[in-house]
Parts: sequence; C-alpha cells; structure tokens
Amino acid sequence: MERTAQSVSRFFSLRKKKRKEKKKQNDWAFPEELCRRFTLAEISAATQCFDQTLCIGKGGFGTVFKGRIKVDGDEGRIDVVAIKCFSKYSRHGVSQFRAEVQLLCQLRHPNLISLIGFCQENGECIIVYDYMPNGTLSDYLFHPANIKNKDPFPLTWKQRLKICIGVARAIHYLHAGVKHAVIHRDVKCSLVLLDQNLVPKLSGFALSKMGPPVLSNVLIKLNSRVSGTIGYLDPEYALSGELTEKSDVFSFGMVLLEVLCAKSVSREILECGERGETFPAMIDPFLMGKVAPDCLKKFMNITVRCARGTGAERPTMGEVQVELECALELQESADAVKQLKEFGTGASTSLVPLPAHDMEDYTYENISFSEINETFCNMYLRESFSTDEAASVDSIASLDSNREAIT
Ligand SMILES: Nc1ncnc2c1ncn2[C@@H]1O[C@H](COP(=O)(O)OP(=O)(O)OP(=O)(O)O)[C@@H](O)[C@H]1O
Repeated sequence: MERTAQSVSRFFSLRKKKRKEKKKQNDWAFPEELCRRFTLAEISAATQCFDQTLCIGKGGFGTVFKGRIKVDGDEGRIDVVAIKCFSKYSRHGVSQFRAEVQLLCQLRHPNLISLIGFCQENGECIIVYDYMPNGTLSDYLFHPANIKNKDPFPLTWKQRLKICIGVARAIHYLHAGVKHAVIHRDVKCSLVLLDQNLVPKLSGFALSKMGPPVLSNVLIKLNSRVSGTIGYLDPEYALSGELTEKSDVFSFGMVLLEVLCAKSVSREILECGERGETFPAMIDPFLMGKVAPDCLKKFMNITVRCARGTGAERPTMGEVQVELECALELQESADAVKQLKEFGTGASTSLVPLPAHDMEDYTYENISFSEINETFCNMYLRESFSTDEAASVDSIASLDSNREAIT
C-alpha cells in the first residue's frame, strides 16, 4: 500500500516536473514587439525550400541561407535577408538561438548586425538578419576567392582602419552604451560582416552574456562556462573562467593583428606555440608603402596593449576606439602631406597599389618594407603575451630612429 502511494506520488511529481519543463520551453519571453515572428512556411518560401544553392555559409551553430522575404507582412516590401537555421543536432542549439534573439532585439547600433525576426516552429530555430552583400572581414583578409561577384582587390589600409574603428564602436556600445553591459565572447574576423559600403556589422551573439547594469559595476564579472573561439580566446579568462569585458578587448587585439597581417594569425600563433616557435608576424605586403609610420606605430601599440596577458593591463574599448580614430587621423594627415609633396615634384600618386614584386623596394617616407617588417617581427607577440610594454615601445622607437637615420 505504502509502495503504491510512493509510486503515485513519484508519478505526479515527475509529471509536474515535465509540465514545468515544457512550460519553460514554450514560455521564453518572445520579443514579438521588438522583432517579427515568421512562420516556417514564410521561411521555406524565402529560401525556396532551403535550396542548397542559396546557402551562403555554414558556422558552428548552423547553416545560413540568402533569401527574399516580406519583412512587414503581406503588404510589406520584399527584402533580401540572411536566414540562419540553427542546427538541431547542437546540444545547446535552442538555448543559443533564444539567447541571440532575446539579446539582439534589444540592441541597436550602426555597427551591429540588425535582427529582422525569428521563427521557432516544428523544432526549427531560425533567425532572420539583414543581408550583408560583402560577406565577412575574414573573407576579405584570408579567403578573397570567397568574395563572389566582387573585385577581390585587397582592402586598403584606410578601409581596414575604418572597419576596425566600426567594430571598436560596436564593442564599446555593448560594454558601456546599454543598460546591462554585454560581453560578446566571440569577437573574431569571421563575425564581422561588411555591408555594401564596407561598413562593419558585428554579428554572432549566441555566446554573449549580459552583465549587471553598467553604472553599478565598473568591471563586469561573470562566472560562466568558458566559451569562445580558440586563438581569439582571452588566456586569463580561459584559465580562471572569470569573464570580464576585457576578454572582448583581447579578442579584438587579435582581430587588429589579423587586419595588419591579412593572415589567420590567431590559428597560426597556436600552431607555432605548439612547435615551440615564435610566430613570425609579417605585415601584409600589400600594405607596404601605404601605412604612415606614425599611424603604424599607434596601431601596433594599441594591438599589443589589447593582447596583454591580464585584463587589468588592457585598455577599455572606449580608449581603443578613440586611439584608433587618432591612428586614422595620423594616416590621413600623412597622406595629405605626401600627396602635396608629390604634387610639388610632379611625381605620380603612390596611393595606387604597386605590383607585389615591387614591394621589397617600396618605401613610405623612406622607411623600407624590410625595415618595417623586421621591426614588427622583433616587437611582436612575445611582448604582448609577456605584457612587457617597454620592449614593444622600444621596438617602435627603433622604427622611428631608423626613419631619422635614413632621412
Ligand atoms: N547577415 C549575413 N549576411 C551575409 N552573409 C552572412 C550573414 N550572416 C552569416 N553570413 C555568412 O554565413 C557564414 C556563417 O555564419 P555564422 O553566423 O554561422 O558565422 P561563423 O563565422 O561560422 O561563426 P560561428 O563560429 O559563430 O558559427 C558567415 O561566414 C557568412 O559568410
């Protein structure tokens, strides 16, 4: 008798638990007033039944299709959109989908990807975003062949600087411009999308974390499962599991480095580390002769400081943004002076890129390709990971003294 009572009570408590779980699943706060909820039929029509020829990318969380959809309901205009279908086989797929929708619909910034809507039906979890015709920053830097129907010409230095400034603004907004600070946790070149004017839009919020209200906490600390992308992952966070906004600063430092080298540095550094070698960082040869020394010095200095070993030693994203804007100003004024000089001497403008084989002989204000690269290799990551800024500043200073010796 007692046993029967126990079984009955276990049955009811199990049923209650299951109902509670189901309620929790259906109950997530649908942000329908902030973005549109699409039906699966609408998504299916937009992607021509998930036609593989419309697939524009595959990521860790699912497949992305290009589609055409009526954004404002039946009467609305038809927009080209990117449709991300979260993988059903991912263990955390549903929770990451929800986290991204709930977060992204509350965020608005010109350098963040815009969420148009979502669909959750028949076990499918789908997010609809603005379509970015220029793909990702990593395509431009590492896989130009992926840039279809576009001139695969490398990004100019000023374009790169402007992209970095845009991404810095987006991260600064996440850290300090919203009521509850957000830590992105996955800042990397493949999550920087580029619109038709190469304006960057930071995407990929599936791993992001919201912290306490900005004004009440100077430093956001969250103890959560370590997540991110190897190579961009802040070593301090990886070791301690303690997340602060400075982890995004570290990842952004790796982005800056990749922008300068046009190489997947984050991966190569690890491979070199495994072999016990120092990473031979090289400035993208395409940039030779186009980066003003003062601008390069500033840019390297920001990069090294972002990638320092501990968060406390890294700058805030606000500081990074201002300093990058300053680097752009340095470049613009140096270019103006240079053009003026060339105009005076009747020389042709050097802003036109030279063929790759000429790079070795090419100089900017008398600093040669090999000198800049040598200095860069010497100062590089050993300093940033050992957090010895003096060494990196010395290296940069030696770049300056080289310049003076030659001019
Ligand atoms: N809004 C968009 N517009 C245009 N292309 C996009 C858009 N979103 C994603 N893509 C393409 O789909 C690919 C996969 O996107 P996804 O967001 O899954 O990123 P990912 O780089 O694989 O990162 P993760 O590690 O977060 O999975 C991107 O590399 C990009 O080429």
